Amino acid sequence: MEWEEWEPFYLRIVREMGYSIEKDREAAQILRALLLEGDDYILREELKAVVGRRVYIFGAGPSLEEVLNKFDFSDGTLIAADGATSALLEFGLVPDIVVTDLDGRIPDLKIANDRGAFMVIHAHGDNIEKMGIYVPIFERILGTCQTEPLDIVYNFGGFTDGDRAAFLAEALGAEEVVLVGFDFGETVGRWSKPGLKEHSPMWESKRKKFAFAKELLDWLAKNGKAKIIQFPVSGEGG
Ligand SMILES: Nc1ncnc2c1ncn2[C@@H]1O[C@H](COP(=O)(O)OP(=O)(O)OP(=O)(O)O)[C@@H](O)[C@H]1O
Ligand SMILES: Nc1nc2c(c(=O)[nH]1)N=C(CO)CN2
Ligand SMILES: [Mg+2]
Repeated sequence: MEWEEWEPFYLRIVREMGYSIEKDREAAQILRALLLEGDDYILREELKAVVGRRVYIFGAGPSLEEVLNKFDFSDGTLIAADGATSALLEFGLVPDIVVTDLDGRIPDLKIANDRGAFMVIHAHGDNIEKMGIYVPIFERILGTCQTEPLDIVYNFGGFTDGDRAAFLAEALGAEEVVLVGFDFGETVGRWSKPGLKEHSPMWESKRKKFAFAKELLDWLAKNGKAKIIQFPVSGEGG
């Protein structure tokens, strides 16, 4: 998704969610500075080499557990949306890429990174403090933002970690993007927030986030090159 396509979505998101564009911009600059300081950042070409023809993106919906129990995902690139990293690790899988705004369980994100996962860390106005603390502990980081892209801080489009991962996969050449654990129902999966002990009823800000995420994924299915597939496809997985 080009900036011109993303900007109208972003302006609606900012208005609806009450975010500050200035703070989002500041966050992008801060991430850039942290990446340069740490000297452990990567460029899109390096991540493109990791992305195969088929990509599985794992969201943190409640269905994830059953699906991870039943199916094998060894024929594609594995991308975990933030909290879903914890579920994958529980099932002995290490994602190839983690897409995060640093509100998943940090120790699990770190384990995934230590075991080889590339980190796609997103800068926004509400994670500036977390970036300062946690960006330095990770390796092999690609930076993203939701305002105008900077040289080493990319904007491929997308809002929540899950739909943003799908836009990343599309931009890096995936032909098939399979969404796993993207329930978007009335229940938020227990992996979604470090404080959640169990699957939890939807709260208002999350409902708004999910509405944008769904709209963006519909946009991608219509306008992107990659085929977007919801898993399990009907008939599979009961
Ligand atoms: N029912 C669901 N519960 C949780 N995540 C879901 C669900 N359905 C789809 N997802 C996708 O899985 C992703 C999991 O990411 P996660 O919940 O850890 O963080 P997030 O996008 O940063 O949201 P927040 O900022 O509210 O924490 C979401 O971004 C969303 O796109
Ligand atoms: N300013 C701001 N931007 C975001 C936020 C957030 O909480 N604040 N959460 C996101 C992931 O869901 C993506 N972008
Ligand atoms: Mg997150």
